[in-house]
Amino acid sequence: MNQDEMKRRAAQAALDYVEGGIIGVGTGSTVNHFIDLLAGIKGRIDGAVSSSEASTARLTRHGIAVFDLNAVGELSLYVDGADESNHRLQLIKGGGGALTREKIIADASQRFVCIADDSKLVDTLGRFPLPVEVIPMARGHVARQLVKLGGTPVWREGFVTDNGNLILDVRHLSIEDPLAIEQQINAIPGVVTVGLFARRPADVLILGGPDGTKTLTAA
Ligand SMILES: O=C[C@H](O)[C@H](O)[C@H](O)COP(=O)(O)O
Repeated sequence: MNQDEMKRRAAQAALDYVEGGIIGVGTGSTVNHFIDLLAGIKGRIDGAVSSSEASTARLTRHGIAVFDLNAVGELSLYVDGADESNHRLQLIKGGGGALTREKIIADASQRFVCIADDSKLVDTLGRFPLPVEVIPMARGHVARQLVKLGGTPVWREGFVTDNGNLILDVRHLSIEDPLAIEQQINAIPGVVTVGLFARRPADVLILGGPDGTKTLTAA
C-alpha cells in the first residue's frame, strides 16, 4: 500500500473526532485528505480556523467557511499532520513551512489530533531536519547560534512563509530532550518559531498503516 493511502486512512479516522462548531485545520498532504473528507460532512460543523493560505484555499473551494482565530478564541479540536512523532506525541512539524500558525492553533485548542502515516513514528526525534522560522534579517545570526547548539542549519532558499519569513532546516541535532531544545531555540533572538511541539504535544496520534489505523494517546 502506498504512503498516500495510509495518510488518507488516518485522515478518515480523524472524522470521528469532529463533533461540530468551528475546528482548527492544519496543513500538508495528510490534512489535504482530511479537508476533502471533511467536505462530505461539512453540515456537521460551522467552519474552520486554518493554519495556512494553502489550507484556506482548499477549505474555501469546498465551501467550508474559514474564520479568523481572533474572532473565535479557544477551539475544541485541531487536526493536523506531522513530520515525526515520538511515543510521547511530541512532534517535529513545519516540513511545509506552516509551523508558526500551526503552533498557535494547537496552543489555542483543547484537543490536538495528529494524523500521519505510520512511518512518522520514531523513538527519538531528529531524523527529519528541524524547521525553524526566522525573521529575514536574522537568518545568519540564528544560523550561527544553531551551529553552537550542534546543528547544521540549511536555508530553505526561495521559500517564504505565509508570515513573510524564512525557514532554516536544522540537521544533526540531538533531540534527546525535546522540551529543552524547544526552549533553547525559541530563546534565540530572530527566531519566530521552532517546529518542535514538545510544550504542546498532540493529545491523540492516529497512524495509518497497511492493516488499518492505530491510535495512540498522550500519557
Ligand atoms: O508545515 C507543514 C506541516 O507541519 C505538516 O503538517 C507536516 O509537514 C506534515 O506534512 P504531510 O502531511 O504532508 O506529511
